[in-house]
Amino acid sequence: MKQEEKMKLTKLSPVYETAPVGVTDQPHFLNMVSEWNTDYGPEELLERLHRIEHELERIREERWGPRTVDLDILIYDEENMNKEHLIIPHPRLTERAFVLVPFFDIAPDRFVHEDRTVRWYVKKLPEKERAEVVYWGDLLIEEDA
Ligand SMILES: Nc1ncnc2c1ncn2[C@@H]1O[C@H](COP(=O)(O)OP(=O)(O)OP(=O)(O)O)[C@@H](O)[C@H]1O
Ligand SMILES: Nc1nc2c(c(=O)[nH]1)N=C(CO)CN2
Repeated sequence: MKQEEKMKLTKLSPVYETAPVGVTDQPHFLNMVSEWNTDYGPEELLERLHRIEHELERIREERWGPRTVDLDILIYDEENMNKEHLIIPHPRLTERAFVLVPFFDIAPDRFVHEDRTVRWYVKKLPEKERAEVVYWGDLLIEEDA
């Protein structure tokens, strides 16, 4: 995860190995959540993430299927957006253990919707779904040169 001029990494969760949600007949995923300070607005940020996905040769063969990398915007400041190509907060974030568990690690008290925090959504997760998110490891991030 390279640092760049307009994007500074501020928090990074551990990496979790997670059971596939949606299309379940596929390998496990690795999921993590990070926090950034950025000069990009939400739309520019989405474009930047798509370029990074492209650079990493994401394979878009099957919706919810195997791919190299998938980068999503979960929340952006207090922003609420509902455009065709960009919805913030991410519409499926509150029901996904593979997002909520690492999100909780870096920002348990962050509000997602009105008075609902990440902690609140994590507590609501069925135990079975939480158990399918298993600590895998921590990434080592190089300091800026
Ligand atoms: N908050 C968001 N973050 C990233 N993409 C978003 C967001 N809201 C809407 N999108 C749109 O969703 C489109 C499809 O994204 P993508 O192919 O990553 O879906 P997916 O990973 O298969 O499913 P999911 O969106 O459930 O994670 C993107 O091209 C983007 O325009
Ligand atoms: N475990 C897991 N399942 C998924 C994931 C993911 O990142 N992890 N992403 C999906 C579509 O974005 C659909 N299903």
